Amino acid sequence: MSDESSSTSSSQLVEDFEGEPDEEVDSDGGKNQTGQRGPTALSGFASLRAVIRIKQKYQAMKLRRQEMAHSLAAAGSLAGAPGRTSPKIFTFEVPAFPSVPQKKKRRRKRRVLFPNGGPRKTMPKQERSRAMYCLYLLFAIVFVQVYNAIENLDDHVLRYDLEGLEKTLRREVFGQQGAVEGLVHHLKDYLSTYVHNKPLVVSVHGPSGVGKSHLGRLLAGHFRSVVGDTLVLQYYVLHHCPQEAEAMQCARNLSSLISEMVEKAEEEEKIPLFIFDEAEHMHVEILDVLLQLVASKQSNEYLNAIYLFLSNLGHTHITKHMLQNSSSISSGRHGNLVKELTPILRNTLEKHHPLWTEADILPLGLLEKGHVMECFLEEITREGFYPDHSNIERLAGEIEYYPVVAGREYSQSGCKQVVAKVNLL
Ligand SMILES: Nc1ncnc2c1ncn2[C@@H]1O[C@H](COP(=O)(O)OP(=O)(O)OP(=O)(O)O)[C@@H](O)[C@H]1O
Repeated sequence: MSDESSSTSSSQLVEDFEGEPDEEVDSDGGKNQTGQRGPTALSGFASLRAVIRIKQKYQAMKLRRQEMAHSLAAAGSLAGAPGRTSPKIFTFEVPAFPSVPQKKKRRRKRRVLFPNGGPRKTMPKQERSRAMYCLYLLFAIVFVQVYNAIENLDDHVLRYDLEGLEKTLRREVFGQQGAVEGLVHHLKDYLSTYVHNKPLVVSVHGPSGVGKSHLGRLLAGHFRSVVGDTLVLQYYVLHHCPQEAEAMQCARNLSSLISEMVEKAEEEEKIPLFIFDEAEHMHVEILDVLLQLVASKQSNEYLNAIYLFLSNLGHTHITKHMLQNSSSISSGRHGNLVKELTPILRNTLEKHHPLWTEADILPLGLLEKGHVMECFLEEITREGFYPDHSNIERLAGEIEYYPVVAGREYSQSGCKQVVAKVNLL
């Protein structure tokens, strides 16, 4: 409400009052009281009364206005719109909004009130459930078990010293890096767990003189040093069973020998290794027995074993493929060689005998002239000759090679003749 309006209303009241004193005096019964009392005293008393009456009237008006403002505000809030009085006739006055008193928010006291008479005024202790302790214990047990299992598996892999084996193979086998990596990968994969649902069966294929027997000998030597002589078998069919007529007996003997070895290995908690060289010469009876042993799921000891087959089966496919694709083949692309050759070789091998359905196939590629020179250097040094480079080159030149394709000269017999040539020196 403006001050102006309040002052107007009070001046109006004073005007109203100025007309009243005579009536008041009359009502008191004095006809001409001005004549009886002194004019000064009378006017002083009248003005006092007037002031009181003005004040009373003003208070009453003020009260009425406040009540009106409350009722308007209530009506506005009920209607969902702010209470607003708009003048019926247009004026330039800004409509006055009744001020609605706002409730003050009470702040919550942060202090905690404790009951009187307690021993100490402390926060009540939070009770921990026993289930939580059990859960923590369970976590600890699981952690220890997992840690132990990892340690044990590491021990298992360490026991077979696969890193040492990989180093030896990389150093001693020339030009077959991809195949070496593949073999070590299979071994690591197999030996990194105790529970097996089948034995590891790897079949290495390649043309003559590329290092199949060499690889087998290195692997046998490594396993002999790790699991002992009695748990490694190197089977050369042309030596152990030269007569086809004796194939049945050979197969029975081989079966009982393998059974004995796997049982012994099971007792010693070791994995035995069986290497079958010249597998292309193996009689069907022997292959049948081996298939039974490899596919056997009867008992655990037969599942914990490694079988390595070395043969030149499918060598024509490998040679053809390498000569045709020599431009795209590099030492780092053995993965491609395996991918491209595996389906072709598997097809040929499965026709030969179903034993190969159980095997992982690993092809060895042709050796280049540089690899043959490495073979000469190795052999000459072993025999105690001076490793003369020109001599080595001359000797490597005496070997037969396939026609050069994409700058590559592949040996027709690998390093097969190296030993014989060095022996002639
Ligand atoms: N990749 C190679 N790395 C090192 N030496 C090799 C390699 N290939 C062959 N040799 C050497 O050549 C000799 C003959 O090789 P190996 O007997 O391994 O050939 P192979 O592949 O088994 O051939 P085959 O099928 O005719 O028996 C070995 O004594 C070895 O010293």
